[in-house]
Amino acid sequence: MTPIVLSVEPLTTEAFSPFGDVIEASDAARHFPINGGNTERFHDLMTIATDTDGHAIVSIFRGQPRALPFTLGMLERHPKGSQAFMPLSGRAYLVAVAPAGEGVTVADVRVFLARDDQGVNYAPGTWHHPLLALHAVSDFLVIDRAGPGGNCDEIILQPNGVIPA
Ligand SMILES: NC(=O)N[C@@H](O)C(=O)O
Ligand code: NI
Repeated sequence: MTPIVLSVEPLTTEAFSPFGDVIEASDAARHFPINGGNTERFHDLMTIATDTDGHAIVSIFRGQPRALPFTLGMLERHPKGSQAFMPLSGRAYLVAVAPAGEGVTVADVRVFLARDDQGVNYAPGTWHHPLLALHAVSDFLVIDRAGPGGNCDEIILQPNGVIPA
């Protein structure tokens, strides 16, 4: 089957809202001075969700860069918890997502280009492709769920999607 060429959109809070949160120190976020004015707090930027048996953990993912054009052949989801990625290496990266639910196809996929100062937090069940680092090996702070039971469903995309160079 002929792969579908996917368009890449800039990441914004509004555009990403069906899939989760965008983590960025923007004027749109609630922010206020603390520490006697030395520091600005950008407050409560995302919702960390886990099921009652699980708990939130913090990890660092060191991603190898993906070559473009990139074939998007699968998606995954984490039904028991959210998953957040915050870039640590000062590089942009790609985020490929589709709405939670069943019967997802490549037609439901949206691809975003995230700036090096933007993180994303996938809501539980949001379909997404595993980390899509660009240009060089890149580190990301990751906040997600650990606990009993499986928490990663995968689907194959037929036809595939292609993220162009
Ligand atoms: N497997 C794993 O922890 N990583 C994926 O969930 C991912 O979204 O990169
Ligand atoms: Ni994931």
